[in-house]
Amino acid sequence: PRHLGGRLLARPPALTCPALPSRFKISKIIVVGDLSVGKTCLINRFCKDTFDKNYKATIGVDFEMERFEVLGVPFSLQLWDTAGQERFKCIASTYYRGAQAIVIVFDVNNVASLAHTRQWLADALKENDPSNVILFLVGSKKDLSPPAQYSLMERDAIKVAKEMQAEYWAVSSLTGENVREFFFRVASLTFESSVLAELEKSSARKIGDIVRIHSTDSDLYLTAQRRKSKCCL
Ligand SMILES: Nc1nc2c(ncn2[C@@H]2O[C@H](COP(=O)(O)OP(=O)(O)OP(=O)(O)O)[C@@H](O)[C@H]2O)c(=O)[nH]1
Ligand SMILES: [Mg+2]
Repeated sequence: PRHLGGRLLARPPALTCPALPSRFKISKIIVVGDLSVGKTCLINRFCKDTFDKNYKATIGVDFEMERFEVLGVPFSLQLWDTAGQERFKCIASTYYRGAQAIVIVFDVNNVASLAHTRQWLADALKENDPSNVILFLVGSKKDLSPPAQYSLMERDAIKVAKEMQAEYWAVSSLTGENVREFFFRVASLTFESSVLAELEKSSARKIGDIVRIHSTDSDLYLTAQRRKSKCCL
């Protein structure tokens, strides 16, 4: 996927492109969590396929745009990489509003960073509608965690994720483990919720956008059979 990014100093870019008629083309994703847990590295691994072992604190907020195609429909994720450092939190939190998904990152080798995820979530939810936002809890730096130690941490992380009603993912930006899979999951869930929101709006205007196509189970079976025989030729 291609990306487009930069540091945001002033106004965030417009969330919808006027050339694109549909409203579900771009989803805003915010990435929050303690300083140095690996938020920037996670985004850079996915968007640029790079990894920097030196820590460079994010100042305020950065963003990247990733383009996808979901079921043939162009769809973009606008990834907002926020600063974990306390002194930048105030600037970063002004960008929380209007998120379709909140990604809360902690370091699987740092118990305190997991404990702090509840506060990060609470702060992000202040600016968003809790019933309309998809949550992900991401354990980072899995490569640094010996398996026995990791499984202890995973138990706690799954518990926290359940309480938050978030999906739990463990990743490593150093090795790339699970990074693509994670963002593809974010893209599919946010795409799905955008389509549902769009359908709800349109059915509020008029019932009839959803047309039932008559097909019986046996028709479906026949279609599958036909496809199968074609590919075997
Ligand atoms: N071994 C290992 N190190 C990682 C991984 N991800 C990040 N790091 C290291 O952790 C440090 C912090 O990473 P960043 O991505 O800058 O952390 P951040 O969450 O963006 O920090 P702030 O911008 O201050 O909020 C860097 O030195 C990275 O190289 C990982 O998956 N494995
Ligand atoms: Mg950062």
